[in-house]
Amino acid sequence: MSIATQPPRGVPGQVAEPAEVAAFAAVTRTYGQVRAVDGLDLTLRAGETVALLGPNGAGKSTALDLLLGLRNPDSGSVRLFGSTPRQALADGLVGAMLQSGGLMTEVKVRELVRFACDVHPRGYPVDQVLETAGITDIADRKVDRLSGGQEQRVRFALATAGASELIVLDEPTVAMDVSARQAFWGTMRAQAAAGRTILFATHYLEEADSVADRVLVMHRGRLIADGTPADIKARAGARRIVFDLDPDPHPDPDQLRTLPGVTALELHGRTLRIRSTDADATVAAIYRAGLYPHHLEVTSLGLEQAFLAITGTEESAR
Ligand SMILES: Nc1ncnc2c1ncn2[C@@H]1O[C@H](COP(=O)(O)OP(=O)(O)OP(=O)(O)O)[C@@H](O)[C@H]1O
Repeated sequence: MSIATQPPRGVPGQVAEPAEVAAFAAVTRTYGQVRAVDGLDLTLRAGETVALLGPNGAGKSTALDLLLGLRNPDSGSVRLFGSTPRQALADGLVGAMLQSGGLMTEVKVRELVRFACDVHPRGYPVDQVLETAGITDIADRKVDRLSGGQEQRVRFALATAGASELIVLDEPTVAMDVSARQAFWGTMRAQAAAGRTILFATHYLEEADSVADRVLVMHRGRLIADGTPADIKARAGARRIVFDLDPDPHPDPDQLRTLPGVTALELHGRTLRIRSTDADATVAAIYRAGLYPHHLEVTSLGLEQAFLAITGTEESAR
């Protein structure tokens, strides 16, 4: 994330925030009885790389569609570069790679990408875009002859056909193999380093962890977590503590749940598993309580467990 280091003139000690790129204000969108997006407040700032996570049906694609002006909110407002989404798109400020919408099939890859470069107000040369997306070798193939992963790369080329300030990607690496995925994120990191703002929805939590500097978690249309990957892990109870108990005295699990930092606890036979937000304090309290843990292990939670804990899909201490 790029952060201005110079304080704005006249406000000593205060650091200027990067410019607002997008803002949702109390946005709701329903489909019949389903509240796909429910009261969303969110601001994206220049230079951020933001991952949008959530289980199936959480409202991620709908939120991206609203951001791009492909759907209108029932209530609330969406602002993009201080204007309407439509205007921002017309000005070439946004490039998008969406899941839905077929590609033109009867054309060759190069023709399709050239068209995108031509219509973009600040389009790049077609060969450069083909090269960056890693599709120079398939440029003369017809679009309907491509594999799923190749088709994704073509979509990516269309999203980066010009000098857009914001790049929006809905599950961009679906159908890509491991090496294509790595190449893709290498390219996106270069885009981020050039100062672009990137918003991507994904189900691959390792992508969010390694690529994003901000993670948003949606659940049932609501934003339920917003922070760095480390914040999200910490919020879910950052550490797992596992140890074996002496058979005697056998502690009361309800009493153990009151120890500092404990967010979840399971006792299986003599093995106690604890989820804790403050492992140091929890372990110290365990000793103070007169317990002598054997085979003590303290490990970090990954983003996956944090995500499952936050979305309430998993409540155990495992
Ligand atoms: N066109 C539509 N008509 C009716 N319901 C819809 C429509 N689009 C989405 N929904 C519903 O809105 C909710 C949110 O869907 P959305 O596609 O935004 O979620 P998502 O987080 O992108 O899911 P996924 O991870 O499965 O792609 C779901 O309950 C979905 O069934």
